[in-house]
Amino acid sequence: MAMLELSPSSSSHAIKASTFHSSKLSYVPSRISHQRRLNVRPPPRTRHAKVFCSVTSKEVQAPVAVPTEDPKKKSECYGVFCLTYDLKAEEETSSWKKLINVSVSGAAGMISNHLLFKLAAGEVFGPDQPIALKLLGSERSREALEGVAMELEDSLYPLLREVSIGIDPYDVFRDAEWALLIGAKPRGPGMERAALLDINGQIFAEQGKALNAVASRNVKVIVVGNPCNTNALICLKNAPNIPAKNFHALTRLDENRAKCQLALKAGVFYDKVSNVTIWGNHSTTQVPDFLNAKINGLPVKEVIKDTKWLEEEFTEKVQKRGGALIQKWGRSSAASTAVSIVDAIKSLVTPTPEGDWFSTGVYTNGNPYGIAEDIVFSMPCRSNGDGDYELVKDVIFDDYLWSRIKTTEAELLAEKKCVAHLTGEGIAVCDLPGDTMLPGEM
Ligand SMILES: NC(=O)C1=CN([C@@H]2O[C@H](COP(=O)(O)OP(=O)(O)OC[C@H]3O[C@@H](n4cnc5c(N)ncnc54)[C@H](OP(=O)(O)O)[C@@H]3O)[C@@H](O)[C@H]2O)C=CC1
Ligand SMILES: O=C([O-])CC(=O)C(=O)O
Repeated sequence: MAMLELSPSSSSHAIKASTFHSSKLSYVPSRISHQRRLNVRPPPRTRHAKVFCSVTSKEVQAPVAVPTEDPKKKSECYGVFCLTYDLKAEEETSSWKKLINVSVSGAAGMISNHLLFKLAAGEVFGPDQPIALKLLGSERSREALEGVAMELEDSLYPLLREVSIGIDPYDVFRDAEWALLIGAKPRGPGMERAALLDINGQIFAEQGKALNAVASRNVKVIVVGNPCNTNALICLKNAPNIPAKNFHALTRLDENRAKCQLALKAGVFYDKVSNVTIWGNHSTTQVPDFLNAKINGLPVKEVIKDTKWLEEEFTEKVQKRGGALIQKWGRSSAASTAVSIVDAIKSLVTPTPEGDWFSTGVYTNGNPYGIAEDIVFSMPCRSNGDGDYELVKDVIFDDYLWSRIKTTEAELLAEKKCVAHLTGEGIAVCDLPGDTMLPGEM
């Protein structure tokens, strides 16, 4: 796989070409300095794009044959992203940060089709942050992944310095600083939730192992593929060398949906709604918290006095918003999910506004609320913008809120028992309390 590493610390702002492999050849590490795009020919746009590199003959040893495992499984740079650049020649890049590696699974799916272009445009990590996108697919999606990479090429994003595609997570997750785990099998008609937990759980167990083996030790992982809380739990249990705190299940879409409904009811624009927590599971048992939420800085209950609406209509609307959308649109939320992934990442890489917080599904060990330990549960968090977060302590509970939290907690504890075989905790026993639904199911 071709690796381009920006080295802003060096005086030349040159790019290093590190060891890389095509399916047959291996080049030793070499340094490129003060070159424009020289000696480069775009590789053919085939499944096994060959790697070309703008280095002089002095800097490259003769290619040596290296044994490869399964060349089909190797991720490879794609098209124009196999070229090398001289950043010194591009003055505007001189203040750029060091390149970061972002791995995305389910990269040929609907959500990714929105998300990848936001990442590449700098909407997520900022206009001075070059990125490498590493796209994970499967045999099913090989051709489609190439199509995605072609669209990324044609978009001419200056910050997008590298795109590689592959089907082996051990390859695609190498050195990942962010892993956005979107790919998962959708629940089909007549499929039991327990079966979905098992099928998708296997995917997340394997991906957890791969992250453990090859990702950055401080990788931040956002699990989107459903059932995302329990998938995130499986993933972190299979990655013991990565802090459990670094794993998130995406509940930001639910938070955004709740803000929209509160704004509509109060007749304000949604930027006036803050402090909204989604507690628990990304399922129809989730709890959108209107007790701690604020509108124009006032408690929601002082602005919306219709408690029945809050407890019944509002809560159910947020819980089932995904299903309502599927009925209209014929498929599950993709664009708004991508937006919420952007929001979730930005909440971790920018300081949280004073007094506010955001929701994310995180590991419960050490939580100050009394929620059961050892599950992934959506809770209110703040960040100082370094990628880490802390749980918010000053929240209040009443009987209504706490009883709802216990229901979603019970569901997650039951889901955990269903996947014991995937978390290293023995034999799975699956007895779910009712067959609760994903937000997208009716
Ligand atoms: N947490 C949240 O807020 C939300 C979560 N979701 C969830 O996100 C996930 C992705 O949604 P979306 O992008 O719309 O879905 P798509 O169906 O468009 O894409 C899903 C991708 O999952 C991959 N996949 C992995 N394993 C399987 C399998 N066994 N069978 C079929 N496909 C598989 C496929 O990629 P490949 O062929 O490359 O493996 C496919 O491209 C779903 O699980 C969905 O429920 C959706 C909305 C909100
Ligand atoms: O159920 C689904 O696949 C879609 C989903 O999570 C949502 O819309 O919140």
